[in-house]
Amino acid sequence: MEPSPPSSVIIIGAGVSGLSSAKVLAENGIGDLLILEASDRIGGRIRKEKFGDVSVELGAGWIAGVGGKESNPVWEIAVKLGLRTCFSDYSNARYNIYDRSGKIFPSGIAADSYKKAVDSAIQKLKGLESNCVEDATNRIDFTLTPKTPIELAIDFILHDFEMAGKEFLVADERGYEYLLYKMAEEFLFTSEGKILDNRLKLNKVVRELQHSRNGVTVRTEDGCVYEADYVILSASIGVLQSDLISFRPPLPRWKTEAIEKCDVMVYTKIFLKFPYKFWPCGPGKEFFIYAHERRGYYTFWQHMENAYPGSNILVVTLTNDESKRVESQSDEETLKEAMVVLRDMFGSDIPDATDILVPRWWNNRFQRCSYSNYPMISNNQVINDIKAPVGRIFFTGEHTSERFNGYVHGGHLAGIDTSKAVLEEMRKDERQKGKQNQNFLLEPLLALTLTQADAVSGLHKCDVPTQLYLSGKLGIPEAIL
Ligand SMILES: Cc1cc2nc3c(=O)[nH]c(=O)nc-3n(C[C@H](O)[C@H](O)[C@H](O)COP(=O)(O)OP(=O)(O)OC[C@H]3O[C@@H](n4cnc5c(N)ncnc54)[C@H](O)[C@@H]3O)c2cc1C
Repeated sequence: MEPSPPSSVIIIGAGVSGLSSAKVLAENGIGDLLILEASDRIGGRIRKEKFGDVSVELGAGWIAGVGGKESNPVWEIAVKLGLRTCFSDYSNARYNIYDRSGKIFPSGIAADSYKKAVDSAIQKLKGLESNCVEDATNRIDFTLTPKTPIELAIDFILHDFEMAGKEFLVADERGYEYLLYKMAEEFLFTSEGKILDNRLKLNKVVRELQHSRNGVTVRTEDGCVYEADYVILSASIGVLQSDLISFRPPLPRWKTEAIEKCDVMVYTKIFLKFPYKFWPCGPGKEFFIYAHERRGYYTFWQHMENAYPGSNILVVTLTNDESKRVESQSDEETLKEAMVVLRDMFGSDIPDATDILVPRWWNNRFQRCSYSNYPMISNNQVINDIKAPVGRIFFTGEHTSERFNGYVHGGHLAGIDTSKAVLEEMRKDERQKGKQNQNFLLEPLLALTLTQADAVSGLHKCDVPTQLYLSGKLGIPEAIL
């Protein structure tokens, strides 16, 4: 297949990090960029879908870390665009813990279990901080290890959920992804809400990156070949750990080792639609917990009445092994399991769900995870290595954000940082080329006025650095030297 004209930069992936990278490049005059996206849409892990009569967020749902010391740029964009959001108050969830017979645990027991889980987490952290496994093990007070269903449930909430600062749930029919369309609109040609710019190519699955000191050749699954001076790769850490993209020459060992060291988190929100609501609503009731002897078994629930009143939708969140298990079975089986759990909590006469939606992030070969999960106390070297460019290939995405990995704003900020680094490299290239061109311009002038032998001696007189001859950059035949 005919190669396309070369681009200055190819961005692989049109999620938040890829699009924010592309936007910064475009704002800095890089017009000949190209975005290659494997799926048939932009947004990546920000994705809405119609369920019942409303839009639900299969991927990122919350704008996190709002109201902290630093402002969250994604929150600022959301406010500017008038995205509808609801504050999520998780603080009461621990007082809505149901046992398998539908009784709510008394608040005293819940508070004790919560305190125990927090103490255990602090103890683990101290052990890790001391950076000594033996010491960490010696310090562990095994009476704090979660054992009972309520302890397991609280341990799950504390460890498998990242709740950072104030969180606002996006509850807007246009979806969280509306932010990305608006971002794209600022630098890509759009009409009637559709992106029509041929610098964005959808359904282009990148399978190979061949790189050298002069540039990168990108090959896609459909046999297309694209050339660029630089590549920004925004595929998730799960994709980097898979064999979807191969590198020629292969990535160095320090890079592949760092990629392998990063844990991936699978996080699955299962949506269930009911003919009417049978769960308590009102202040402090949005989140509720199911305590089961199997950790993480349909533990964390949310009703969507605050986001979409009258929608009659419940959401239950599963993670890691439970997510993978549910992804591999039919939705009917999952629905049956969820109904048993709900009947445990609310009695046998509740109605069956009329619809279910189970996203499959783990089995999506363009994701292979929900987000990166660095250990709480982690050596910055791993993240620095994951982020570091290899030749002309630059890495971006939420997993390259030192401070906000796992979050949409982490992806957004990472995209900006990466494109700034690429722009810096391009400037260096330009300066280098500028020097070469100056020397090149001298050549015809000299040819007109001097013989070649004179030219050499003349150049020596002009004091052109000798290494330029030696590298052949003046175009003077080596024989003369
Ligand atoms: C279920 C779930 C819940 C979440 N909840 C929240 C939340 O509440 N708040 C929050 O802030 N964050 C949340 N996150 C995390 C957030 O969604 C991500 O951090 C962020 O969207 C990642 O953006 P990104 O650009 O780094 O990656 P992505 O969005 O994954 O973008 C990468 C793009 O690259 C494409 N791609 C991959 N491989 C190739 C290839 N070979 N060729 C071409 N293209 C390729 C992919 O299709 C994708 O579009 C959640 C994520 C999930 C999945």
